[in-house]
Amino acid sequence: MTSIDADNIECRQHQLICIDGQGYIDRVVDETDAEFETVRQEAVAGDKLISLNPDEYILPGFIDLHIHAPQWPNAGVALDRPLNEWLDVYTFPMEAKYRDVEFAKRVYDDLVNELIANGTTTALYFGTIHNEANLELAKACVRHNQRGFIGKVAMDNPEETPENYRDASAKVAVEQTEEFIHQLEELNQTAMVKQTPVITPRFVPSCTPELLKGLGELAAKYDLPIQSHCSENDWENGFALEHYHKRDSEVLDQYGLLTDKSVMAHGTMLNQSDLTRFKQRGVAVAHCPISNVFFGDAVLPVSKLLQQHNKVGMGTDISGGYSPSLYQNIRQSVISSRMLHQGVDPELSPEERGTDNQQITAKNGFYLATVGGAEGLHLKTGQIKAGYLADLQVVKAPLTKFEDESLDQTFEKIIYQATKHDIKQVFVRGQVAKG
Ligand SMILES: Nc1nc2[nH]cnc2c(=O)[nH]1
Repeated sequence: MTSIDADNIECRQHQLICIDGQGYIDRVVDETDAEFETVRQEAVAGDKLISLNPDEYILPGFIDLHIHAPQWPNAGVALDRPLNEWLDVYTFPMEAKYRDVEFAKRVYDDLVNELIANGTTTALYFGTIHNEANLELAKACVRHNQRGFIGKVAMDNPEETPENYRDASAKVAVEQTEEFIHQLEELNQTAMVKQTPVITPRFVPSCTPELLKGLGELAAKYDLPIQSHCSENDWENGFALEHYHKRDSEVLDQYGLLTDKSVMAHGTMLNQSDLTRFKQRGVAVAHCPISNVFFGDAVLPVSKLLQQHNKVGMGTDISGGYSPSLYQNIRQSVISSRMLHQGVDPELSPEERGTDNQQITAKNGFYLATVGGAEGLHLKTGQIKAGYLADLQVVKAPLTKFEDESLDQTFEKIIYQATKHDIKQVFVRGQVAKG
């Protein structure tokens, strides 16, 4: 089962997915192809055939386009305050604990294992300000065969960050970001699945202009991906307007932080001029629908972004979002979009209540979690197609089937009902990561 575009999927039965020595899909042979039987026999003879049970299906592995690894111990708690208070009261104190490398090792091993169990083969991570802990995250990804994109978080603004969890200065933050780039280069020399460093200004409020400038220059020097949060809610959107007299996206752009390798989380408050700027620069939005219910103050109009060809993928935003599962986030993206479409205030008439044409489908959500994420990270993955990385999940159709179903129906049931227990095997670059 694979997306062919934002609205359509292709579901086929009885195919052979042939994987080459480099972990790419070499070809997909259909049962109707003349060579099917020969290719199958060759695989059997070479002891290379992995066959599925009749109720199992292969989907591309998911790409989590926005996740805060250090917040994993807080997943499912502390969702009772607005973003700025939540950061101060729960999140910064938790992240400060990663000065303890042993704590980092324990949490990161557990998190990466859990993401793989949920079918996530690539993740774009925020780490913390501590490089030793960030390196442990990278090592956990290598151990579990997950493709990590990992950022040393940079945050130096004394007005918006606590004394015990802040970079000593803009200069130190930039130097340590550069140091982390080299640490990953070294790790990659022996890693099966490569880990990529990401330039990570936390967001405009927690960075001084000097830091934003330094990070923009570093991203250009090494041609690296960039991640941050942009226009996540009214408070964040208002911060740039008040302090810079500019929109959040303009501030990031001014410092060279909006490029075609940038991924900006949330964006619920982006206006049309921001979206046009994102499109011109090739910036991807990481849609985090569960988190947005708690902290976003609005619903990202995914349907509009897809229609106007803004790049958009899906993130869990642990722990702003409580679930490590992208299945859960796809479901929430559909639910939120329907509420945006219908509106929620019963005092208003149906005509006034909603926003027209905003509902998305399970197929749209699946596209975000696969193709959208791959585009955001410039990866050849997210589809079951020759030339694409063999990042795959084998999923057992959940729950009992009472009558014949079309493959489209089975797809929908998987998207709406699968849990990690239904994900039987996970492969990253053709190598087993689960099962
Ligand atoms: N959701 C979310 N938004 C942020 N903005 C700045 N930091 C964070 C964070 O950790 N989570």
